[in-house]
Amino acid sequence: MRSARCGRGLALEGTEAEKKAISLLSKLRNELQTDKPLLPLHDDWVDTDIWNQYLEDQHNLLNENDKKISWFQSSWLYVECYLYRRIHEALVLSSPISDFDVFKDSKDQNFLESRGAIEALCFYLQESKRTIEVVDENIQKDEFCKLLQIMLWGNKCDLAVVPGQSIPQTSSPLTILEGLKPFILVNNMDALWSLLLNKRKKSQENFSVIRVDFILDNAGFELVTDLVMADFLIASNLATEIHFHGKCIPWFVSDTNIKDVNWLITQLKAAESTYLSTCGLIWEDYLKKKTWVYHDHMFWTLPFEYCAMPHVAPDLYADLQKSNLILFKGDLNYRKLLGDRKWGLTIPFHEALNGFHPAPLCSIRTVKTQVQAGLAPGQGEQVADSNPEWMTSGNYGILQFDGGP
Ligand SMILES: O=P(O)(O)OC[C@H]1O[C@](O)(CO)[C@@H](O)[C@@H]1O
Ligand SMILES: [Mn+2]
Repeated sequence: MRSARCGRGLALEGTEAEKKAISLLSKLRNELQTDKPLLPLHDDWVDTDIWNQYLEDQHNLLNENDKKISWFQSSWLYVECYLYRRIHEALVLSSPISDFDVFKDSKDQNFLESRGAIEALCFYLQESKRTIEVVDENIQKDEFCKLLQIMLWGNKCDLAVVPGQSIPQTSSPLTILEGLKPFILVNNMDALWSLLLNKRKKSQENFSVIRVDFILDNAGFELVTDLVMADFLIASNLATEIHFHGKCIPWFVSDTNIKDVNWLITQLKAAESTYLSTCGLIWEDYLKKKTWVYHDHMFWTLPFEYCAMPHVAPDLYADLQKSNLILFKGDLNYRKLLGDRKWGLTIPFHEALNGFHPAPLCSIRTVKTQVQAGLAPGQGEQVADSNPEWMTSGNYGILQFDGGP
């Protein structure tokens, strides 16, 4: 009897929490639609003070007439990040559903709809691992480059542009790579290969660690492409440890957090296909043995451009300095790497990073926003001639490398 009453009490508490979250979210929508001033946060999350200080700084910086900073009158990058942080606030303030990820269903859906392509990829990975010790360097390079391109085109699968509309990967991703090559505007795959190959040669002499970091982007199909590459790097001794960096709160609809990683591994392990279940088991083991390490520093869900990292998150910057190669996935990471500024298209990538050089790094991104540097003279104009929407279509990609400090 007592436990039935207790159960009813919990259900009631849950319903009240849902109502509260929905009312906070509709208030947020109204503020946005009517260009109201941005408000300080009222929750007590680890980063609340940082966000409120940022708002105050923006206000002091941009507003001579003491007008409030509003949704349509502030930088797009800041306001967009603020939107996702306010969605998080609405949940945090609605205990006991504070941990609920409002985007989880759409992320899971993307994985489920891409199952065929994921199976093809896991099959390819296991076949190439079977022969890894006997094949020569050129074949390994070829496989490495294929997996890089799959990681790149996997970034088309974000859900932030058209929320709720998953872009599943239905056919085998490997068959379309050749046809997509002309759409890679900056292609530094050779530089990545040389860097890791040299590291491997040194490591075979002196047993040194080779650390590769993945600054993750979207869950679902894109995350699988990243994990497939991470597995290949370990199996081919091109890396000895992998560090993944995900988001600690639901972010830009489809971005990866730890629950997405765990859910993915559970799904793979339980799959009927042995290609999928083998991947699930191996990846779980890598995580257990710390060959793969997952991190979720709060800096990744703050509005700062990355050149601010040494001041805002010196611990994270110092950690990234230990890496031999950092792979930044996706469009939002690129915007933050370049401070969301409208650089001249031919300004060197190194310069546009504005002092952010923790280690050699590479952006792997399909171009979805008007932020781009490091193109060859005349290249931007030429692409614009054939496709005026080239910067927002997501049809072009870059694998853009910077050698570091
Ligand atoms: O998942 P990605 O590649 O970072 O893309 C997120 C998308 O959301 C945007 O913020 C657009 O709303 C762009 O940065 C990008 O088109
Ligand atoms: Mn994303």
